[in-house]
Amino acid sequence: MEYQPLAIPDVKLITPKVFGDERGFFMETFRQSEFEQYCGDYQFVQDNHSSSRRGVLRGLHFQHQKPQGKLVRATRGEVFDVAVDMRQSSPTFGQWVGATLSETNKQMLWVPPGFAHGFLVTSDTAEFQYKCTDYYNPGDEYSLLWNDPSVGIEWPHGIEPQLATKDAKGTNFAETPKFL
Ligand SMILES: Cc1cn([C@H]2C[C@H](O)[C@@H](COP(=O)(O)OP(=O)(O)O[C@H]3O[C@@H](C)C(=O)[C@@H](O)[C@H]3O)O2)c(=O)[nH]c1=O
Repeated sequence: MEYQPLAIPDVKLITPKVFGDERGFFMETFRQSEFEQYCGDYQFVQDNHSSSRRGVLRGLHFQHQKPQGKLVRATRGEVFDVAVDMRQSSPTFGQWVGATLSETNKQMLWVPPGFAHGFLVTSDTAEFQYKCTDYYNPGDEYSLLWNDPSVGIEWPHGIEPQLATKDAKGTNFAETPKFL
């Protein structure tokens, strides 16, 4: 697997080695020793799987008391995946990075604790699977507004985002809790 730091270097784009043959393909999707070397010493405690139609935008979510690191990928279809740095002490505080993750490129994104995370589905449907470093705690969840101009995320054009009510009512960056 290749681990490529993005413009926010703590966020890594991970490209697996895919072994294709007449039966199909094989790839490793997680290897603890490598992950530790390139991303840090984290333990994953929860795996999630969601399915969404084209145009669905989930996010941008994070937990504040028990922040979750997330190792994410699209196992069907395609998404544009985004991480926003909410760590005040970070040189990239308030900045965002995005990557296209798809069934075809099989790439994964490592989003460390301290980031707001979300994705927009750009294919007819997308299945999204991810590992988390802490347990889901709904009382601790925040939603950063997807289109806050002060963050300025460049979402793919030509798709009208469909949001859950809680995400449509997300807070602007200035009003959203931050990490030290
Ligand atoms: C996230 C989550 C949800 N749920 C339940 C609560 C709710 O009834 C239902 C749907 O939850 P949500 O609307 O929060 O699902 P969703 O909008 O897909 O939430 C996810 O969005 C992406 C962008 C992330 O980064 C994730 O961490 C997570 O916040 O599933 C769990 O039981 N466990 C979980 O870990």
